[in-house]
Amino acid sequence: MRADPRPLPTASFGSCLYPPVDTPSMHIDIGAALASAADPGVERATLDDLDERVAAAHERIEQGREEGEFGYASLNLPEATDAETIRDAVAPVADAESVITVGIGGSALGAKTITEALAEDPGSHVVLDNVDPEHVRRTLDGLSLADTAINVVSRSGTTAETLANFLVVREAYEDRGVDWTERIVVTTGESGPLRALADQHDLPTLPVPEGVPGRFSALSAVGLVPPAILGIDIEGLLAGGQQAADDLAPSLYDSPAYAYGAMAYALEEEGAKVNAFMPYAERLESFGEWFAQLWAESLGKDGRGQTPARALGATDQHSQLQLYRAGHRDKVVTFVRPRERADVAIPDPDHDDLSYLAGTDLGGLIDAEYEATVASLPAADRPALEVEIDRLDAESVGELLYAMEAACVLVGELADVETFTQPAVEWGKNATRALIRGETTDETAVIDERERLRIGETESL
Ligand SMILES: O=P(O)(O)OC[C@H]1O[C@](O)(CO)[C@@H](O)[C@@H]1O
Repeated sequence: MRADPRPLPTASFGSCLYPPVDTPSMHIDIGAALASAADPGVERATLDDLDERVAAAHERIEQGREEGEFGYASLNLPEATDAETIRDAVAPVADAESVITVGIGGSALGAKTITEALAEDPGSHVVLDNVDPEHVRRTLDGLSLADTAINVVSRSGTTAETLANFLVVREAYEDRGVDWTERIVVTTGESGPLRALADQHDLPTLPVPEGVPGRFSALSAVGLVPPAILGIDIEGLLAGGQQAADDLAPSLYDSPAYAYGAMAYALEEEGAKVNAFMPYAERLESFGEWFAQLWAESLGKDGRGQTPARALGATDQHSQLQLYRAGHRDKVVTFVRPRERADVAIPDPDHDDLSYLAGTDLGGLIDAEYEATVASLPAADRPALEVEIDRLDAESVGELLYAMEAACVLVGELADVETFTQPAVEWGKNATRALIRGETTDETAVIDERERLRIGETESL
């Protein structure tokens, strides 16, 4: 493994330009988002004032955790999740070479993030979290179903996409003569059609965690069944999450999660309405997708909330970076990277123009690109936040997931929004069901009006 490309900053927060907020394995650098470095930026005095509100928010969060309140209970998962119960439930399918997850949103993205980051073969976990017929058909055609475990997840047990995909997957197993009841684990709530189906066929089931919205449930059975089947260290994931939980403190200067959350909130207050999430690791691309749901569905309330833009380093240096450096002053870029990289040497080039690559390796190149791109934001007077973990291992991924969840909960407290509900998604669900059933509802009336306007039957508005 390569040595750490940059020695850890040792100065205390008060004395260095780039104030680090560190734990043994997670490092948040907020210096490039201070007003002295960027616009929008956060004045140090603003941050100090905000720290008093962080202390109050932390007290509220801790109270909610202690009382197991809906939503706040999410931050108890590292202790509440029993890894052995999950391992027992997956034992009948532990020999599977692949896992197909049928779920959507928080019922799929946690597991997808963890297996992409940590599975020996990330391709061993396929996720059906959309009802695109071509994609579903191609995915099933590409699998040896006899060697594939089915992981069906739905907190409500009623989500149309998940139930529809499950019925298609079940038929595919039947058509190929594979007993699907022997290859399945179901994670769902106490009621609903999925629970009824599991009971009818006496399927191995796991409960969804009480009081935890789907997007906060990665460190529970919802996110840990495919990792357990694929031999990933789920105990390490939970230990990492617990490390981040232990690092929550009444000051943003002492807690990486709260440092990130407080800065994201303060930057939104200063006009950064977009949070471009740019991990510098292919195995963290899905982490960006997971973060997007967490941030958007939790904080997009009451006319506010940062838009999570999904990016990937170094690739998006050749696309979106133009906008981040020279577009509207309405963004903060969140950089994420593992400090340790695999060793892949770059062979000596045989062209003088490429001599700069001689003697380096791909890890050195992506780290140089990371350092250059991070610095390029304040160089263009734009804010950047850095989240670094030591390496891509179970503990660090668990810590990263938990820290972003805690940061999100903190932002919700500071913004005074309903962090743990998502009422705005219901209109589309109701409209879809009514369209499929051929019913006339308020939603379908809107759809019909759009159709009439589209074909010119009525005066345009
Ligand atoms: O786990 P369920 O109930 O199928 O819901 C899946 C996803 O749909 C949502 O409820 C939004 O419709 C998300 O919050 C959730 O993660």
